[in-house]
Amino acid sequence: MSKQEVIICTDLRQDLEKAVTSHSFDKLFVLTDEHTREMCYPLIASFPCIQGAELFCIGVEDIHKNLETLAYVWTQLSTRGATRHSLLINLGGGMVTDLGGFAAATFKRGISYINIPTTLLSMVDAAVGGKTGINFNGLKNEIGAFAPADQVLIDCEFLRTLDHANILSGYAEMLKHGLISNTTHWAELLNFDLTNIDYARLQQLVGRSVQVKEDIVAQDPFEKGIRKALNLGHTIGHAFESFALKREHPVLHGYAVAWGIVCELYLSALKTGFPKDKMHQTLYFIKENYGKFPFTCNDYECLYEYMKHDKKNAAAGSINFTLLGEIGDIRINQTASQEEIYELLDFYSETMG
Ligand SMILES: NC(=O)c1ccc[n+]([C@@H]2O[C@H](COP(=O)([O-])OP(=O)(O)OC[C@H]3O[C@@H](n4cnc5c(N)ncnc54)[C@H](O)[C@@H]3O)[C@@H](O)[C@H]2O)c1
Ligand SMILES: O=C(O)C(=O)C[C@@H](O)[C@H](O)[C@H](O)COP(=O)(O)O
Ligand SMILES: [Zn+2]
Repeated sequence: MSKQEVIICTDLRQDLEKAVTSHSFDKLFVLTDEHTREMCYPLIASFPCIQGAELFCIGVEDIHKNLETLAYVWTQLSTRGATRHSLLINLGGGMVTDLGGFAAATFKRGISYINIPTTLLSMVDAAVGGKTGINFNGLKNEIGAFAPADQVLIDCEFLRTLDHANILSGYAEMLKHGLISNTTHWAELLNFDLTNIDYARLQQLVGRSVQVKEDIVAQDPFEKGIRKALNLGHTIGHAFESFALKREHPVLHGYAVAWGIVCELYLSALKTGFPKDKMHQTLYFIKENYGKFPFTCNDYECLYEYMKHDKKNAAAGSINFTLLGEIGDIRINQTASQEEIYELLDFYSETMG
């Protein structure tokens, strides 16, 4: 996989100018969603390096991370004269960077692109590491490709217009990075004041968090082994997310991951000796900030069916988890029986209720 440059911006105008001019391209395109066109594009609109760029816009949030929107992006590129030598800038959250990245990866078999993530989640996670794609057939990220942006420009100034729920959503992926890295980072995340955000301090935490992801992706870009660590909380989290989407009450990705982390830490305590005190500390933080995902025991079977579609699964019928023996002690390729999975759903309902 080609190398990706992650830039923590000190001067967005200069950093973007440098990134854009490092490409030789015939046409420049900027993809936004309806919110980022209004709230984020004005921050870059006057930059000389993007004058003359073709701007196009898609609907917001995961409900639009689908084939129809992807076809719209392909159509726009095609009818507005993009060639294999055109350059795309994705300006938005994970929905825009996932879908725009996949559009770039597939248009004329691949054009170059730059990500400018504008949500906390996309800064620390989605825009980095080359996973692109769309939801399909009711399943999360069912279709996609590994295709990294050439550059990712991170500037926390964009976060000033982001709502609190989306700050929390991104923070869940940061918490995941804390759990898979070290106790110091995990503890500083649990102690950060999310009700009165200090953006300068947040920028430092973002820098450390994205480094955790970069280090893992560098070792295993195609998720054959250790990259599965980045999927902690996602076997159950994606099942919650797909289930909520089907019920037409979508939940933010990071919330689903936070609730998935609760379940998978319980499984870690049960199967790989994760310390119960650290499980309870994390669980308390999640319960306080994210509340609870509503389901009953009548939904267990449906949730279990969703887990069967997880991309980490090695064989039909066996469900793959990333668990922890301790903070930073990653145990990939763990499995659990249907009984154990139902037990952890019981635990979730009892403790989070
Ligand atoms: N590729 C990966 O490695 C990876 C990692 C994590 C998550 N994801 C995917 O990312 C998606 C979620 O991304 P997300 O959480 O960024 O959600 P999102 O892109 O849907 O953005 C959330 C909302 O915030 C708005 N928004 C974006 N930037 C804003 C800003 N600066 N100010 C105000 N509003 C703004 C958006 O328009 C949207 O309404 C999911 O589809 C998830 O599966 C991918
Ligand atoms: O980058 C990765 O690898 C991740 O697993 C990061 C996750 O936070 C992200 O949600 C990813 O899109 C999940 O991928 P999937 O392969 O489980 O669909
Ligand atoms: Zn995720």
